[in-house]
Amino acid sequence: MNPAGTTDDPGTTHPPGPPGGPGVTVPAGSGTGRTNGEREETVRLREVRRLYDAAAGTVRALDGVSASFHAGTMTAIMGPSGSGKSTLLHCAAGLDRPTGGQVVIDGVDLASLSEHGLTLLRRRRVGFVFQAFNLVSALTAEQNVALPLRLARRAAPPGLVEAALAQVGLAGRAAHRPSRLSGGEQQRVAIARALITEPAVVFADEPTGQLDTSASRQVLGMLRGLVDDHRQTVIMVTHDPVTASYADRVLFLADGRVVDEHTGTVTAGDVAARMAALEAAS
Ligand SMILES: Nc1ncnc2c1ncn2[C@@H]1O[C@H](COP(=O)(O)OP(=O)(O)OP(=O)(O)O)[C@@H](O)[C@H]1O
Repeated sequence: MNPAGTTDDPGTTHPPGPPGGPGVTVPAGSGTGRTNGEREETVRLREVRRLYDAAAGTVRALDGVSASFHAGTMTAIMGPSGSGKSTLLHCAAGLDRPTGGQVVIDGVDLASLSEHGLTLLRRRRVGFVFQAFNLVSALTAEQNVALPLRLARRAAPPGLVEAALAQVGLAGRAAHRPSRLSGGEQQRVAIARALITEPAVVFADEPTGQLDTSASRQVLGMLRGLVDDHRQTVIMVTHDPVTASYADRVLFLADGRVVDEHTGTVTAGDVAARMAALEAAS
């Protein structure tokens, strides 16, 4: 067992994506867009705390979390219910402001940003993939993928949206609305949408929570491809040990703290055993 948050070696071993599954080629110049070595830090948390005032007293949702996330790595965040996973994701992604400590994304200390600045940073440097896909039902797949560019008031270079859809294996579905796509296809549209702004980091919240085994493998294989082939940084919250086994590193939370970390060869069995122990103790 490693001390909380002190080891950030991502390791390199993980299950392969699905054989022959569609890979994702990030548009040219995407990913972190930087080339200064193997250990480039995309997200850093230092002693992050998030307290909530509740009727029964103060809740320490995050109680001093420190961790680094590097380009070309996928990290899974696991822990019992109420351990702080969602709070960690929200604080790390700039969706929520911590009570104390520091969050740095792509070299920018989030505490230095106004609300507007934070919104702009999220739009430009952060991608999101949610359990519920969060596609706009009235928009086609193509329009959903283009949405972040529209929000950022950026014109889509000709062919970019089409290429992004092709890269997630959905070239023929550009004109379909979400209701005409399977869950796996909707999640692949969401991945294309997350990547269209060439973010520094992609946060995924239970990305396979609504998918069957086959669609889950395909989506995880794509996220893995982003990390391995394009040095993307992926940070995902999951309850599922098999999903976590696609990561290079698993951080285990309990009571708002990182209490363990698995790196290198991460097997679903190891993750499940660690989770069972944490749940028994919680
Ligand atoms: N807005 C809030 N007000 C008060 N307490 C909160 C609030 N949001 C979260 N909490 C508390 O903070 C702690 C961490 O919550 P969080 O949702 O981050 O846990 P989690 O690990 O994501 O849980 P789950 O796996 O059940 O989704 C819990 O005790 C929760 O009740």
